[in-house]
Amino acid sequence: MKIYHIGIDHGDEIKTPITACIGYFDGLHLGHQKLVECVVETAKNTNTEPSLITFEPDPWKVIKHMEHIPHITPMKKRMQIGESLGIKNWIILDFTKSMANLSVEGFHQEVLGKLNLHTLVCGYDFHYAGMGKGNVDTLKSQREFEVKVVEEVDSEHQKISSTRIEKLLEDGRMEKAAAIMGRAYEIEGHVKEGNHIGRTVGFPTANLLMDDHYITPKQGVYVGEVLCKGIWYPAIMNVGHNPSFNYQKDTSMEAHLLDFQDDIYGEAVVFRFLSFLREECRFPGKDAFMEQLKKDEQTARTYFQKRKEGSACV
Ligand SMILES: Cc1cc2nc3c(=O)[nH]c(=O)nc-3n(C[C@H](O)[C@H](O)[C@H](O)COP(=O)(O)O)c2cc1C
Ligand SMILES: Nc1ncnc2c1ncn2[C@@H]1O[C@H](COP(=O)(O)OP(=O)(O)OP(=O)(O)O)[C@@H](O)[C@H]1O
Repeated sequence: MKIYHIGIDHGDEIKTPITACIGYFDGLHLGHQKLVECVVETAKNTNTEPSLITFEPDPWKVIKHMEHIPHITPMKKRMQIGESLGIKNWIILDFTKSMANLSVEGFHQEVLGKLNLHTLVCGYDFHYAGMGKGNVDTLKSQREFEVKVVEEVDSEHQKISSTRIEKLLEDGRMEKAAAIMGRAYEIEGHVKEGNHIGRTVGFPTANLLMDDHYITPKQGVYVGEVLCKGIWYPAIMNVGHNPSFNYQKDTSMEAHLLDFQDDIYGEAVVFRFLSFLREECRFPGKDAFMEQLKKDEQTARTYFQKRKEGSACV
């Protein structure tokens, strides 16, 4: 996949005509995937290159001066998913105040006009240009390129959106989030040193140092999987502050990998959150904590057994 950076007064040249969808695409969920499908099909029929146009930094950073905005999928991950869906050109618009304030005509000329667009694919509610004045109608009124509009993709009579998925993750509803994203929620990072308390109670844990700013799932304990050195291991994971005997001011994420003994400090890992098990609680001592973790482990084993058998999960 080729990556292009284009701004108002600079940018790579796109030599071959493209069919592209446009948006931020956090999560690249089933709604977004419908746009990508339309791009791939249209590109095939028009002999153009299937492309995706997005923005960096996150427009909220520029418009609302927000720092460290958490996302469902960082740009790198979005690119990998986009490529797997058939996108050949990933076009990053360098989003600045000037770009944010362009008039509709200005956005057509200064931005879209530079992209060698044959067809632009957008969702029914796409907005652009200063004050969000540009929409599907203003796009259709120009004559430089074709426009295709994708109708609302919903689930349970509600639009599938990045905002909805964020809320589901923050409520611990991982199965529902996965159903409308098209994949389970994952966070990438590296294993950092913890306080080595876990191993003293028979539950060594891999403490996650996130590689990026991700949406923090609801605090509590989860059944999940951890990717390490190319293998997915079943795991039980905790998101919280470890109030019992190892209090952490910032939210910590750690995983106990089942049937796994290796030292993995410093390793690149992916935490995959499958199902919320219970709230994080304060235990009176290590024995009570151990008892609960044994139960969590058993619940997780049952979950994976049922999954293997193809029956409903916990
Ligand atoms: C599956 C799992 C569940 C956990 N549940 C709790 C909990 O309910 N309450 C709590 O205070 N800490 C909980 N923890 C965090 C432990 O307190 C923490 O793993 C322990 O202090 C070891 O930390 P260390 O790896 O930094 O040494 C849990 C950890 C795991 C892996
Ligand atoms: N459920 C959906 N059905 C059809 N089009 C969608 C859907 N969700 C997003 N789109 C379209 O995908 C493009 C990218 O959308 P955007 O990145 O704003 O995602 P979003 O999920 O709507 O995000 P947010 O929740 O932040 O509004 C836009 O053209 C938008 O109209």
